[in-house]
Amino acid sequence: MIYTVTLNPSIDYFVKTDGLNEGEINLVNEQSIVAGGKGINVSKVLKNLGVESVATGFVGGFTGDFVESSLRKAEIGTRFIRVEENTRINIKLNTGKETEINGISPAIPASALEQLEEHLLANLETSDFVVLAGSLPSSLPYDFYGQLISSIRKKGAQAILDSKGNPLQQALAHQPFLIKPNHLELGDLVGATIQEPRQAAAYAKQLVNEGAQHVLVSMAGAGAVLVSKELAAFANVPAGTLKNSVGAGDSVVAGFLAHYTRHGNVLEAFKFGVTAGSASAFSTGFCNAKDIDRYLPEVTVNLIEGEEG
Ligand SMILES: Nc1ncnc2c1ncn2[C@@H]1O[C@H](COP(=O)(O)OP(=O)(O)OP(=O)(O)O)[C@@H](O)[C@H]1O
Ligand SMILES: O=P(O)(O)OC[C@@]1(O)O[C@H](CO)[C@@H](O)[C@@H]1O
Repeated sequence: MIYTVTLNPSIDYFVKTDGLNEGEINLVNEQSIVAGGKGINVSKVLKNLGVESVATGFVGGFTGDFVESSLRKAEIGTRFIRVEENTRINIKLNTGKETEINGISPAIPASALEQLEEHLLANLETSDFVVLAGSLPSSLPYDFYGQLISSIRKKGAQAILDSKGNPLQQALAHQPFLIKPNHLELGDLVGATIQEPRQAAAYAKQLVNEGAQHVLVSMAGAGAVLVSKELAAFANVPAGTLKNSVGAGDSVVAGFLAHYTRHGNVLEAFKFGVTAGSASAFSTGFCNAKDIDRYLPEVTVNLIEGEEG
């Protein structure tokens, strides 16, 4: 089974306006209100690709009710822990440029943390993958992802982490199966400005040396890099018009995992993941299998170092 853990979910309020005039009334042309958060998005894309998952994390208040019920409506398995304060609301404003205003996370009591760990670990099997994705609610210790990954690995299961900064740095030593920073997040971590794929590969190698099994660095329209102990590879992205980048990174993770759990080949999963990211970036919602099939022939993976196999 695949479990996705979203410690800090959201309602994403997508709005489209002709522009933004500060200090004035701005009218919305288009809007949509959806359950969000990185792990939840991974579950949604997995569902689109015919792969079952169980979404877990913390939800609270009327906003949390909405998140849980919309996942149920989408027939995605849920096992959320309830907290008292409201799940946050994140505004995704598209004026031609994309602007995000992310809300304040609810407080997470220690009892809820324990409950989450218990529920997650109780039924974990060695063939399971756990996707840990997104920010930590501000009341959680920064090493919480590291702690969770350590417990997941003790159960013999694999963890995938999409996070940044200290929580990511701290988690590396626990040997996550895959991490997916974008080039800016990788740059922050290693204290460098990353402009091109070979540079990204060199810095990603440092994270492999620190414990990550595979590092997938997405570079938006400039392609992506995958680095493991034995190899480094580059994938280009297909041509298309960017419609909405929110959740494109989550689609990369979902695409990678959907392919890897079916076929077990890291480089092919890399190619499929990057294509899924672009297919989502080129649509207003998330990609499905047909979208990916359409763009897959445009994506090529080339080794920068090492041998396939
Ligand atoms: N301009 C683009 N053209 C083609 N593909 C793109 C473009 N922008 C993003 N993508 C796709 O989306 C993936 C993720 O984008 P990015 O590197 O910005 O990661 P991210 O910052 O994690 O994404 P997100 O915007 O979801 O937070 C890329 O690997 C690529 O597949
Ligand atoms: O604040 P975080 O947890 O880092 O990111 C949250 C978020 O921006 O990420 C998703 C897109 O990747 C959105 O659904 C959600 O609003």
